[in-house]
Amino acid sequence: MKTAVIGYPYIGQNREWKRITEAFWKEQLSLGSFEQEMKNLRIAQLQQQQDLGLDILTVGDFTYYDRMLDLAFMFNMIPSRYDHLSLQHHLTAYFAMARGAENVVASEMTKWFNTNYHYIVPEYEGQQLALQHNVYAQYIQEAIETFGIIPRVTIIGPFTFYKLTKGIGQEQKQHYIQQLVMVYKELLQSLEASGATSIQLEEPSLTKDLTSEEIALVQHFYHQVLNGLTVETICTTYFEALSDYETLIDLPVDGFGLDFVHGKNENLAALKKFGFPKDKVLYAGIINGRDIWRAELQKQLALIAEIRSYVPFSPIYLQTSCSLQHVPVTTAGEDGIVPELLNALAFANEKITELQMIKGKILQPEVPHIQAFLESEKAIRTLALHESRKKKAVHAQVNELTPEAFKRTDNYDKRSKLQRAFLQLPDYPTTTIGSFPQSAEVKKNRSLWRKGEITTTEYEAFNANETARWIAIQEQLGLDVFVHGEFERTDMVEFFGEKLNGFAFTKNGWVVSYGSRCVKPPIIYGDVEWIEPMTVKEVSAAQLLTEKPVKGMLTGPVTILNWSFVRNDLARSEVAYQIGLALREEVRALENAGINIIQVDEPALKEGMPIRKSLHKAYIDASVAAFKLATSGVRETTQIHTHMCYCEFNDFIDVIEALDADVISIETSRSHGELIKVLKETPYGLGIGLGVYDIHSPRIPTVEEMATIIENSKKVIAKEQFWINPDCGLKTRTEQETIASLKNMVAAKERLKQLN
Ligand code: MET
Ligand SMILES: [Zn+2]
Repeated sequence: MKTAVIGYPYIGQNREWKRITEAFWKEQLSLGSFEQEMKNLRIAQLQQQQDLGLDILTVGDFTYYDRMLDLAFMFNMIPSRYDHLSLQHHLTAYFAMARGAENVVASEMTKWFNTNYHYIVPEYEGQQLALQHNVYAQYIQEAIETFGIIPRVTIIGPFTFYKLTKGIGQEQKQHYIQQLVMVYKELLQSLEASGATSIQLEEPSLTKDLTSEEIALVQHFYHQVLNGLTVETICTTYFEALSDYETLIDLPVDGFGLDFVHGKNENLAALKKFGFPKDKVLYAGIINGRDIWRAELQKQLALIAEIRSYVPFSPIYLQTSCSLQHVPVTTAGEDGIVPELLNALAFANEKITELQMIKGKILQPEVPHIQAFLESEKAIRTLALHESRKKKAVHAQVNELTPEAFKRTDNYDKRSKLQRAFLQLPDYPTTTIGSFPQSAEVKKNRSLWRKGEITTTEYEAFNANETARWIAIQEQLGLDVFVHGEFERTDMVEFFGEKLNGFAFTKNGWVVSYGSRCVKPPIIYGDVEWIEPMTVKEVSAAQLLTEKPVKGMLTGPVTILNWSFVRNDLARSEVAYQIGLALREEVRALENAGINIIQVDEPALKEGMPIRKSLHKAYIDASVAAFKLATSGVRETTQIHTHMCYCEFNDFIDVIEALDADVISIETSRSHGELIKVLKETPYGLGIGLGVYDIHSPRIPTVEEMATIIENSKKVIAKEQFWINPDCGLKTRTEQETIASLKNMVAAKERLKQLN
């Protein structure tokens, strides 16, 4: 029995990776020093894993930006818009693909399955693929030199790479597949030549619902690519159970990795029914790579015993359910957290220790490791019994929910008429999404306050002044519904988490979100409870300054849930209800303070969608219910808005409709044509605000382009439903860009009015 991780967090405990990368980008670090420091980091990370006792060391989990990009780049799958960079150092083109460069836009980035990590989407333009700049050979060499052992190499497998590539035309498909077979083969052969003895091919796409054509393609890839290799190969799946187990388990590999955390029941059922090939090693993912909680070791031992009973003949190795890049490095040093919680946490290093403990216990049951096992159990029990989880009132409220709590008293048709009369909104109202620029001054004010250099009164006075300034700007621009600007917030979830019961925050619990951007998700460990108004002061102060309605601005329950680490002793839906109930209090407080439009943002609703279609309904039902719980306790004249960014509308319109929000604002500036098509086929029944320009770019959109978008959209959206707004919050833009863009937006609307 051996232990392994699928991958280890490369960013480092103190985000060293980020510091090195950004210094290099800013040209504060020479290429030589950059490469040397990155090498030191790689070796330190392997050393750490070895010190923790891990049997198998894995390389290839490290990257300079993103592992999908690494492969695309190594396969020379470089879009032609970067051609002019080909004479420069190869890293210049690599980072241009990642981040864009002067006059060339970056590659598209999108969510890695149902995680918060974003990968770079490979683009196929019919390029001739060929292996270049193979980084893995160096990684293998380094490990051999430093540790005297040959590491396992992990790379993303051909089927997943293929599935995530964009731009493959029907006529190019066969050619692309052929080329991928060729470069993968070349890569694996070169790894073999560099001394590799074991290669893991990560295939999360094999956990999706697969068609028979796709299954045939998987088989084609594996038979072709692995043909003639002698190196050991492992096909590792994660995030869900392997689809079509009966067929795919026979792929010509030497080992198979299955997720016994997220796909546990289905994988177990498949093992039981079909057995496991005698000639393969089973890599059992038994330690959760996505959460931050200590594992219940006895339960995991029982799980392994069950797996063993279905797999009597093959070796079983233990590993994490997926890469540990989704969790922070270590709980060491987190002294700001209540001890009952801290003791129950396991980040990457602690998870590796758990693997070792489990293996130790299996190999030597008579040396029972009593102490460590007992300590672990005690820590879990102590948190389970902690007062933060025993808020009777919260549990009673959730248990006693009746269907009425989830719906508004009138339907949309009726209440929208009441709202129109009450709010006296014009046709095609204009608004923004919530935040205004977080200028250097806004940030400085916050940092002075955090350092204790200014008082809370001074801090708040500055923000209030900023709000007042922006209220005046909004008046001048002639917008119809105002916002206060969110100057008191840096993060949409942290802001609320800090004011609600049940949340904890780490000092160093960073995980990579994309490129060098890391996030520090809050931990929801106790019952979530509203304590006092969180947003009323700022929003009602803004409302006092204007006759126009000011929107209250909240982050929705599903987004708070999806952007946090969540306790595992309650169903997620129950935690979502707790958050929904807490927000319901806040909505009520805003309403009582005279705020008549309240926006509850749900940008993360779509990304939490489970991988398997069979699980979609339960997720959607619970998400919609939590949102409605938060928003349906209002008077009929109070207008509820919601907001989502980059949501592919196509297969999601029903879900959005089910939220029953009076108005949704949604990104359309980049996928505009598509939205029109969808709305033509499936008309949308409620209010909808079109994102008429892309806030992610510093470019000022012209009146003409926005007028065109509005004109086209008018064909599929009734004027009573039609709102006009940018596609997301404006916090990353400058004041000048913001004012110029909004001025044009209002002008585009005026033009439209004249035409009618
Ligand atoms: N209200 C938020 C803002 O304007 C919504 C952001 S969605 C990622 O910044
Ligand atoms: Zn947004």
